[in-house]
Amino acid sequence: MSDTEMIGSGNMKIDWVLNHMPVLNIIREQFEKEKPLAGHRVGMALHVEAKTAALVETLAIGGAEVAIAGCNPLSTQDDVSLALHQKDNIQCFAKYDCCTEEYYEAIDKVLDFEPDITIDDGADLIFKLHTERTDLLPSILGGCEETTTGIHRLKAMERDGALKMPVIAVNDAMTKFLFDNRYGTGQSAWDGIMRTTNLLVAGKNVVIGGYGWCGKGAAMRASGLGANVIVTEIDPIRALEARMDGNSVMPMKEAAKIGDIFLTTTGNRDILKREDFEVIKDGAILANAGHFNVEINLEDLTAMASSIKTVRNNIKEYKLTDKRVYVLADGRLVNLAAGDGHPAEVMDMSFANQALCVKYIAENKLPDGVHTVPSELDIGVAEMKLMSMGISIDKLSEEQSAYMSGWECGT
Ligand SMILES: NC(=O)c1ccc[n+]([C@@H]2O[C@H](COP(=O)([O-])OP(=O)(O)OC[C@H]3O[C@@H](n4cnc5c(N)ncnc54)[C@H](O)[C@@H]3O)[C@@H](O)[C@H]2O)c1
Ligand SMILES: N[C@@H](CCSC[C@H]1O[C@@H](n2cnc3c(=O)[nH]cnc32)[C@H](O)[C@@H]1O)C(=O)O
Repeated sequence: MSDTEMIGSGNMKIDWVLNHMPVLNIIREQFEKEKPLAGHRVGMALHVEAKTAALVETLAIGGAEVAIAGCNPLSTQDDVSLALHQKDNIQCFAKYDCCTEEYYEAIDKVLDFEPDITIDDGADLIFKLHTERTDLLPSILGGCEETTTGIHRLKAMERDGALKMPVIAVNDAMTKFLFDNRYGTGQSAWDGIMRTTNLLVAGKNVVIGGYGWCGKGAAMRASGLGANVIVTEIDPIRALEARMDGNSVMPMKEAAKIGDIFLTTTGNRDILKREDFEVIKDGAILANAGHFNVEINLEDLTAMASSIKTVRNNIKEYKLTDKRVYVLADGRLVNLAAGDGHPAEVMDMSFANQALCVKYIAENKLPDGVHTVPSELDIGVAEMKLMSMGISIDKLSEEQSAYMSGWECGT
């Protein structure tokens, strides 16, 4: 494709999702009128695809200058990246299939742009700011973090007294994790697995590693597709929940013997490792929807393999002594590296929170540390979403309000 065709293709993708992101559109209209980000420079590291482009445009419409890098070496869509880079007040440095060096070069370019507000997905920008680029910290007003793992990293920095800027934990907004992590991952991880393998899910033993918000969504949709779902957990409460939702629960070393498709969603490392590969069935398919590329231990698998070859786009075959094991998208997020990411209607809420939190940082001086999304913003996003869906709900009457806040009434 020529550059002109790439830009055309990227812009078509952006227009399509924008038509399905009503809450972000309401915010765009407000930003257009009020220009709340005038004079601000927003530096971002997110998955560069169409819904993210819609967020970037919203921030630019709000008056900001924006520079963006990717947050995963395999999730950038180059046509969208190029289309974004052509737009006023936007620079995009993301590239698909970049090596680690190129990945961090792009992050550095975003920091060279000297942002005063950051948006991260996994905290790579903030990590760099606190290690090699500390000279930039004094001019940072604050940042936003998109995902669970990023928040774990930031809270660990806060515990160690290392976090030197305020960050809003956007992931922890209810209008984010209850929908994005659960319904978004539930749908898009299976979309990625199915379009990549072109295989049937019905009748298979599907093993879901972790029963957090992503795991619940992934298990729910696997069950709907007709799979026999097995969950592995380390948390007794979540294991119980998984069982009572109708799944089997067992340790991975047992699940490894019977699973046909494995999907990790823990945010932890080594969920599938040597001892599991030793007992895993011939033909097993391994995918990750958690984070980075450490949930499936590829070093173990590589060491055990007599050959490794690509057998279809985004599928690598590892030949072990007595079997073949298939890894999707190099163990990186299967929904983004082998698919188009979450549905637009879900990212609508996640990115509405991002846009509103960037505005909040621009308008409020926050102390260093990890902050929750102000509940009025979170509830506001839910109200706008319901309105856009044509759904109205009941209101408490005065009597109900008084009853709910009183203690005098008994049996
Ligand atoms: N693919 C995507 O688009 C997408 C979307 C949202 C979040 N994420 C990422 O997915 C990961 C999970 O996010 P979440 O919001 O579901 O987190 P969560 O904290 O709600 O759930 C993680 C679960 O994994 C379990 N777990 C941890 N170590 C385990 C182990 N060794 N074996 C089995 N279970 C284990 C935890 O007990 C927990 O229940 C994070 O890395 C997050 O950043 C990815
Ligand atoms: N950057 C790390 C961390 C996990 S990304 C997980 C985040 O991706 C976000 N996400 C999922 N789908 C999309 C999408 O289509 N566009 C942009 N972000 C997305 C989602 O909000 C979630 O919190 C990595 O790549 O491994």
